[in-house]
Amino acid sequence: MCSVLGRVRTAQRIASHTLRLRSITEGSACALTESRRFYSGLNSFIEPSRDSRRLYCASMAMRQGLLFKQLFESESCTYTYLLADTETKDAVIIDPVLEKLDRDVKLVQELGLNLTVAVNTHCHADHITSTGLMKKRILGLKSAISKFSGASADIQLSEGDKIPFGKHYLVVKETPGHTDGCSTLVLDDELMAFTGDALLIRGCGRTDFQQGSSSKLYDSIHQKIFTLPEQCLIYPAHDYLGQTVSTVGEERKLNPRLTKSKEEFIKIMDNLNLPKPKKIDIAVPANLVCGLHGI
Ligand SMILES: N[C@@H](CCC(=O)N[C@@H](CSS)C(=O)NCC(=O)O)C(=O)O
Repeated sequence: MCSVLGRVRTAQRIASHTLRLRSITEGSACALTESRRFYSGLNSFIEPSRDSRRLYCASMAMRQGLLFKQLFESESCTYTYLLADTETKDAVIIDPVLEKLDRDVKLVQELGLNLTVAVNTHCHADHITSTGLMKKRILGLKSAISKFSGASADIQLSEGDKIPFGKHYLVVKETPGHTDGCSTLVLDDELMAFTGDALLIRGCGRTDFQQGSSSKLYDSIHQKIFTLPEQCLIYPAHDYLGQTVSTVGEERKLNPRLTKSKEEFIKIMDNLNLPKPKKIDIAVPANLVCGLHGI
């Protein structure tokens, strides 16, 4: 594996691993929460949550030096994730949405974070990414996306690449099927996975456009995501029902599409008959150039 920024602090990571493993596992009760309110995590909730389990999870992560925020954009039902090292303040953002650029930049500034990488899990078809404009607002920020996405970005990601932030890092797993350039980003200790549109909670990404292949998606999920530890938290790029988080164990047991044989899965995907995303004709060309096209 190679580090895309080349500055992972291995010794610190190993020292913190055991504690983090325990705390996030204990906190995995948060996987049961279901709420339309977005989760801002840690000690500040932009919309107050009554669910103390979620606060507990985030507090545990923070105690172990990981700041984690799950943010929501309600038009496209997209989750954006902000992760940071609480000591060094180095941070990464995953799948930021154009309409929420001000919110995300403000949050990064309020928290005093050094945001180094804005990564898209794939070339989205339903909304425009903010990475291009975010780079203009945050000095030194680099954009990243899979080299198979066909999109331009500062960092072209491949299987096994590491995206470091302080003593933490995300590992890139190529999970094609929804598109050819879909990545799942796995936290160094394999206790959080950001699955983009590959694996959704009790669902998965559609496979009927943008090089979609249900056969590839089935293999990606079974080989790259379902092989992660059972307690690994699953954070998707979208949810349309108000669900916020799941686990590998839950999805392996309960996902109505992925618990089927490959043949049955392909049939299900062939018969979804979903309407085309409303913004597909503007989103795809824009996202090929970090969202800057036509702005
Ligand atoms: N109605 C939305 C688009 C909804 C949609 O198609 N979602 C995609 C992910 S974004 S390309 C998907 O894969 N859905 C899978 C599913 O089973 O729902 C819009 O118009 O934007």
